[in-house]
Amino acid sequence: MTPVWAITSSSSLAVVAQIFPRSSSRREILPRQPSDSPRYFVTMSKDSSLDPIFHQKRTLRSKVRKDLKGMNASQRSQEGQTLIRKKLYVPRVEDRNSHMRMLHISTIDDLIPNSMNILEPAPVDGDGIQREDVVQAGDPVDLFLLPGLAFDRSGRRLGRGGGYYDLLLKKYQELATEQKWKQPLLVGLSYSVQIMDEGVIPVTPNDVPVDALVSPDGVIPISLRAFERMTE
Ligand SMILES: Nc1nc2c(c(=O)[nH]1)N(C=O)[C@@H](CNc1ccc(C(=O)N[C@@H](CCC(=O)O)C(=O)O)cc1)CN2
Ligand SMILES: Nc1ncnc2c1ncn2[C@@H]1O[C@H](COP(=O)(O)OP(=O)(O)OP(=O)(O)O)[C@@H](O)[C@H]1O
Repeated sequence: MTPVWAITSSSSLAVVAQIFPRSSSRREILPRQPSDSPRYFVTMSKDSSLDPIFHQKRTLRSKVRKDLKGMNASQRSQEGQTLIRKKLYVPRVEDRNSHMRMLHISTIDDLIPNSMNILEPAPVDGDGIQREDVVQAGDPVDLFLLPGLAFDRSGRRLGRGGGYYDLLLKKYQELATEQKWKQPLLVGLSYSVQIMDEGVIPVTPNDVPVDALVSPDGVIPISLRAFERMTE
């Protein structure tokens, strides 16, 4: 399970969706969904004067469903972005040499399971167009949400040992410096048992520290930038 997001600026809302492999892990992690609960039906005395309204509703549903089906992928992408005013990039592992890209997606349906059943963006979209790589984006990324096996309150991060995130973040930070952009905020997502005491997580010069942690107990700002961003 590797939920990760990068969101570019041009955004006013931080809407993110956690992306899980299509496996039972989704069930283990997510709270009970409404569909898990027994359904209760409320019976009402039927007021036939409302029938025309229900009929109108049904007609409208059919029309909207048809219109939605008629939208092509680029129209959905364009309008979707306007709606949430976000650009969302999701990682795609390219090889076994720590090479991972983050590609733009418009909807969760742009993700397909890889050989390990991890959801990733296909390199091309539904219209056969190459997805935008985050390093080619014209706008700076505001925020990276990062997975990790463990973190500490000084920002140390223990990944899964692939070096994928460290390499990607290093490249992105270099790009931001070159472009004179504000550096993205790096935020680790962590359950409480994943937060270690100081001195427990070993680090190398390649390890990129996080600016803040989001845990069930709340947000833990670590760097000065994180404090500044939280009070902006
Ligand atoms: N989007 C996405 N995320 C993904 C994957 C993927 O395919 N797609 N991965 C798909 O794999 C992983 C990529 N990361 C990896 C991390 C570690 C190793 C690895 O071989 N680790 C060694 C060393 C561990 C250690 O030193 O403790 C190992 O497990 O033997 C491989 C891939 C996790 N995240
Ligand atoms: N910037 C980098 N350039 C080249 N190799 C790197 C870089 N960062 C990490 N690596 C290599 O990747 C391997 C795994 O490193 P490390 O154990 O720090 O990964 P990790 O932080 O657990 O993984 P990840 O970054 O995917 O979460 C090591 O061999 C390390 O040298």
